[in-house]
Amino acid sequence: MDVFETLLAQNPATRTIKVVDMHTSGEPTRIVVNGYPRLEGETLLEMRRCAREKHDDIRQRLMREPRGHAEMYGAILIAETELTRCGEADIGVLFCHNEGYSTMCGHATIALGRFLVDTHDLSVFPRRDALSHDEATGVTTLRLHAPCGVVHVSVYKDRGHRHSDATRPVSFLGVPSFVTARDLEVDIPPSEQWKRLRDASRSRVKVDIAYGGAFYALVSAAELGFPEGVRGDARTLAEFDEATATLKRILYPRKELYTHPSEPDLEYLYSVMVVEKTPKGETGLCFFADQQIDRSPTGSCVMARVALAVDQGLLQIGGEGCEYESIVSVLNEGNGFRGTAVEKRPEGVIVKVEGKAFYTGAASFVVEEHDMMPKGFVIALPR
Ligand SMILES: O=C(O)[C@H]1NCC[C@@H]1O
Repeated sequence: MDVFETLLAQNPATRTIKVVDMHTSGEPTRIVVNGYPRLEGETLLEMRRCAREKHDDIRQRLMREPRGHAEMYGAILIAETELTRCGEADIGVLFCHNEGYSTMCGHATIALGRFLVDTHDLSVFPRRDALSHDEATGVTTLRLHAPCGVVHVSVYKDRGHRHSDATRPVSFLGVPSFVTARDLEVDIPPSEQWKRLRDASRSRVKVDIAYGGAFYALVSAAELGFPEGVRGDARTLAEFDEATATLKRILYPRKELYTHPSEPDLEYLYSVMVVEKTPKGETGLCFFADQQIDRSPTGSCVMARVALAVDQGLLQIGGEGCEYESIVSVLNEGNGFRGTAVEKRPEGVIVKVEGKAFYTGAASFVVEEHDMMPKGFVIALPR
């Protein structure tokens, strides 16, 4: 028994939830490996609904203070889904954040790639030993069933090594990505004019809407009134927060912009992302869910942005692709994502996203019997 287990034995607490923490370009992924209840439902999307309706207290506990923080991100592993049962996927996952459960997450997929190849605990990943490993290339591949569909992840492992290689990027091939609106003129009604908009006479903003496992509204920094581009200082972030929250409020009800060919649960606006071209590629600032800021270059939005660039004739299928940075990844060389258009299908573009993830720790979380804050809390700054 370690010191924590000894303490727990003396103090009655809820069931322990065990997690492994990682980061991808600075964005956290808290991987729930043990203690999460069994979810009802035949399909992963039904299980996602069950998580939201019956177990949201656990998401809140793990994402919010004092066990998490306002910008925490989570991945709940689901050993059995309808696609693992029929042999189309190796494991399922639900993603969660400050407000609920997303449908795709690139940075967490990159982290999970390493974790799932490294874990040899069959109670966490029952199909681990069935993963295919190519000795010649050193690549292990796994099929991750995310709410948006199956994502194919490739992880390097040196010959003879048991663990993944942290120095080489993990990559994944996403679900078909597509554009639903280009150069859409959005009117900003006077009641919604954001207070700190630099150009107060501006009442119309041009955006693109694209899907990369989740729907993104893409708007350039300049279009939003920031000619100096994406910056990460506190004042500029507060201004971008206000501008993107306003745009989301206006765009969210426009359901016709978020049509998915087969799945109504995927039809909503997840994020407004501010983008900017740079000499080396693109940078961006992603506000997702309840205005959470992604520290990573946002893998699912890289899928959406590559699909958009193909549509615009700026990237070619089979071409070199583009480097994507965030305000955090740009601080360290080689910390961003690369996005490449691999194939064009009738349903959309298959995009390959590459990035690196690292372990940061592991924890066991409990709620003591008399703890008055089992769901944690958030401190919201006035907007
Ligand atoms: O990389 C991504 O796709 C995610 N990161 C946080 C927000 C997105 O879901």
